[in-house]
Amino acid sequence: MPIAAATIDPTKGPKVNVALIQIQAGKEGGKQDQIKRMRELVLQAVKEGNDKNEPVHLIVLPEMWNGSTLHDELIANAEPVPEPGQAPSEWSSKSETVRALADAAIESKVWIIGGSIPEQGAERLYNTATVYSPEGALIAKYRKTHLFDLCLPKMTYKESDTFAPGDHLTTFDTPFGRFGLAICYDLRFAEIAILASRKGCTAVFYPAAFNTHTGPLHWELLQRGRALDNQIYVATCSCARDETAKYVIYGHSMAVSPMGKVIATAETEEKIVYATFDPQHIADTRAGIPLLTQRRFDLYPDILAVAEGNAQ
Ligand SMILES: NC(=O)CCC(=O)C(=O)O
Repeated sequence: MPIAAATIDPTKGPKVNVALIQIQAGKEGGKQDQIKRMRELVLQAVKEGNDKNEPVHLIVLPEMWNGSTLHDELIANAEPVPEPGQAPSEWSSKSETVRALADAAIESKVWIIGGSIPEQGAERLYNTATVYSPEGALIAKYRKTHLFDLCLPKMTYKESDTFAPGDHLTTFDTPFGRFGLAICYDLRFAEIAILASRKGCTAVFYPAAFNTHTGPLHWELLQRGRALDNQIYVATCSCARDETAKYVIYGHSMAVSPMGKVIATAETEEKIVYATFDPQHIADTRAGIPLLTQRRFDLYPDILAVAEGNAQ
């Protein structure tokens, strides 16, 4: 069945300046130091944007930035994550990272995608990303839906030993457009970006912590593919690399244009990456290469039915 046409138009509206904060995670000071450093980097991004006369509208943090990716530390760092719309006065006193992100949004007067943190759910833990308005309201929450269970000759990782998967996808609306939100390994599942683009998103953001085995071949390729196929912006925000860690994170936070061009990127060290999303560029890309209107939904059967052997 065709996906409903977008009600929000990503080819119109203001340009959006984003800052991707490639923070170093997993340091000895633990969660408290990470929260402190997060605030410093958020304020630095806002200041640098203002100094360049390109005020930052939206700041992004990486996956699991408030501690390390070690199983025991993920469990120790887990905290309750409130539901969007819940008043801050009702948030648990244990939700310290959530509260710090909301405070950082208020102090810096920008939108913040708070990367992901370990969420203590009612029965299980989740890998959960959150979004805050400049007023500190929790606008959206996304629990990673595809868990990173990889078994390669040189590396194995089983995220499902720690977390349960989420059960729905997330987009959120701002005064400067609609955006998709997913986490790291989710980037490998093209459907998320396809749906986000059909729902009128300007970009999909992926807080991430990719690994150094698959990163060199897949990281940039996946992002450019997602952007090019859907003629949207794609941005990833990774933690910085620590070569001494048990799980070495790839780094290379990146923003990619609707034409599939890398418009901004980092290397492996702690860094803030700046990029501007221009609705006119989405419009020009779609006018020149009319993928969205040429799509032949009449030829694409129900994928689930095919996978289950019930259609050709
Ligand atoms: N944290 C993750 O989901 C890592 C994904 C990854 O490294 C991959 O190769 O996929």
